[in-house]
Amino acid sequence: MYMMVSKPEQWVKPVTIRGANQYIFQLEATENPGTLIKDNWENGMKVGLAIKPGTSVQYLAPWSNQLDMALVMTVEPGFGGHKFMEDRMPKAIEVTGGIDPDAAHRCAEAGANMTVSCSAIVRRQDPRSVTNLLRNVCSEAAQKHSLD
Ligand SMILES: O=C(CO)[C@H](O)[C@H](O)COP(=O)(O)O
Repeated sequence: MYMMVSKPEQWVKPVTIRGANQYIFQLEATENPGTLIKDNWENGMKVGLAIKPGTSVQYLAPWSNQLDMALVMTVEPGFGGHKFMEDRMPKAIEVTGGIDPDAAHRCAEAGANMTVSCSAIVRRQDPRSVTNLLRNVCSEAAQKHSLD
């Protein structure tokens, strides 16, 4: 689960009960990331920290040895469907925001190893085929990246 919400503390239990096995929350949305990371561990979840486009990756450093994932937003927070911000690419690890198959390909080639897509899937007539396409372009780019 990528929780682009305020007060991420209040959703750990509800999503655990519903079967989530990972919890990614916004660093900017909590005053106490360490407590929230621990809370997720205690609920058996993998933990990810997400940052807005303008937040330096240095802010992830204090938590890096406690994280399973780090996510860089490639849109400003808000609603889905915004344009992918290519200039965030140098930060790419895990990305979200405007990730269609073309953006996914570019992110994977830049070294991202996980992507989160919403609009590219739910706004299509055939979500299954675009999901498969996203999987294929990511795995091809990741394979190429690992051979370089
Ligand atoms: O959290 C968000 C914006 O705050 C987006 O909903 C999330 O990044 C998915 O974006 P998209 O619809 O572009 O795939």
